[in-house]
Amino acid sequence: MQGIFIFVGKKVSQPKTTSMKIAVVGTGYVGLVTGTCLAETGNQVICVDINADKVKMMQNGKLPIYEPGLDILFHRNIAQERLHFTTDLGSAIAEAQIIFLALPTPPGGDGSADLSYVLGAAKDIGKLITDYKVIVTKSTVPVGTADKVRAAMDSQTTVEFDVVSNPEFLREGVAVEDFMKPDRVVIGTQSERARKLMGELYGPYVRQGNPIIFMDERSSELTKYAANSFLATKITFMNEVANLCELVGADVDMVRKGIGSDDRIGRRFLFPGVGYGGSCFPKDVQALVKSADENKYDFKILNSVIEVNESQKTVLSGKVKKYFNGDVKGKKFALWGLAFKPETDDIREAPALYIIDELVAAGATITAFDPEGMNNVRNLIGNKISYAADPYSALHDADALLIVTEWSLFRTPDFDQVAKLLKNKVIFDGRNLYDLQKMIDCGFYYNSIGRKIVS
Ligand SMILES: NC(=O)c1ccc[n+]([C@@H]2O[C@H](COP(=O)([O-])OP(=O)(O)OC[C@H]3O[C@@H](n4cnc5c(N)ncnc54)[C@H](O)[C@@H]3O)[C@@H](O)[C@H]2O)c1
Ligand SMILES: O=c1ccn([C@@H]2O[C@H](COP(=O)(O)OP(=O)(O)O[C@H]3O[C@H](CO)[C@@H](O)[C@H](O)[C@H]3O)[C@@H](O)[C@H]2O)c(=O)[nH]1
Repeated sequence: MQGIFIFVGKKVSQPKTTSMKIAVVGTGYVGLVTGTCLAETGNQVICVDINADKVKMMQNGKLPIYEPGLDILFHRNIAQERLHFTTDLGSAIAEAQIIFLALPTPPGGDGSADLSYVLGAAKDIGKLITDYKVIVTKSTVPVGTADKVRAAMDSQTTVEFDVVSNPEFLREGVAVEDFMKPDRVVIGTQSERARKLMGELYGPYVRQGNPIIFMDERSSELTKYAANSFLATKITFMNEVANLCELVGADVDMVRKGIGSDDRIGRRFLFPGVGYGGSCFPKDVQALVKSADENKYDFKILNSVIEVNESQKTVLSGKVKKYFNGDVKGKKFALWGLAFKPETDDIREAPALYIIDELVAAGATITAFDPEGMNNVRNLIGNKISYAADPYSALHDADALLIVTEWSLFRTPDFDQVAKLLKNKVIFDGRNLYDLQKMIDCGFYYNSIGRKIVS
């Protein structure tokens, strides 16, 4: 049984009996959270990345990403000498019993998952191993990838190894909590030896009765895509309900509460908005459709989800253009929220980027504020927009305020201040943050998603 050693404060001597030696290849959002959280329960973890600047940063005790709660665990496990970073794959895996692949699987040109990072690393690892290892794909990979990883390694080595599928379900913004207390751990393997090691490793994370679900590799690989696609479908369904609400005079917040209270539907992931974004849903829905295509199956519902989500990304900019009679040339907009969701600096497939593109192309100027996402946006699009130091500075003389990400600090602004700073008391809210009556009382024109327009 794996020991749980959670240390706060100074270095203490550790029992050496049960901790495992782990290597994590790829230290992005998933790899770094995985490595840090595995160290937190007493394992010895080495994280390896090809990005030398990133590795240097982490060796110097700096986090390359913003993820709430990660810093405390990161610093504690470095201080306790359980968490290490390197660019050298060979030394990272030399003593590891389990090697996690947390590498990118971006969409290839045709939408299918690009497996070159995963299979390239598998080959490299195959060349380097000298004793039994468990290779775990943490990356989101299509059905059949475990076989491909096995073949890539087999082509390089005669040493014994097992390949396990162990998809990750963490959400950015709450990644540490999701890893430490997962709803479930899915492990795809048919090897008894690997199953035992993986069960021991995850023991400390499922002490509250949350299950480890063992299955074959293919079912495990598909579970990940099915989960993300189902959630993307749920959101998309609500976006369509919201669009219909606007046409028939219903209020989507009421409808959401009305249906969410049915346990069979559930309250979560029913919030309409500006379309789902992020590094996972868009690429994973697309990859599942592609996998289905390759197997001559037309996954109709997911094709519709993709289509609806594309148009949902233009809903807010469409409302803005309509309000200004189709002409936003020379208009100045304040934009609150750039990250694809709150509590992250991740801007991959962020709806804000689409809204910026649409409005800037139509001749508008934008001043944005986001608590964590501005550096990444600045690196991506530079001075295409201006950046404000705080939410209120973005408002100066703007023709309207657009809200795109539901950061907590946008939820209860000083509306007197907002009204004073804006040129027009006009708000377009892509996240339904405010009470309609409050907006009427404050004298705003307020246009949100799936609700009455008030003014
Ligand atoms: N981000 C999430 O919330 C999330 C959640 C669950 C699953 N996933 C999946 O996990 C995988 C990783 O996603 P991510 O968001 O962490 O990606 P990321 O882009 O944040 O990180 C990937 C890291 O891998 C490194 N890398 C690339 N090639 C390498 C190599 N050959 N050797 C060592 N390091 C290498 C990169 O430098 C980078 O640091 C993807 O398959 C993704 O779909 C992501
Ligand atoms: O009711 C909702 C919930 C979410 N979203 C949007 O959906 C996207 C994804 O949100 P979320 O799922 O919270 O964030 P991710 O960090 O992308 O996490 C998803 O993708 C990860 C990567 O695969 C999985 O591990 C997680 O389980 C899965 O929730 C974001 O654009 C959200 O704004 C909505 O529009 N309405």
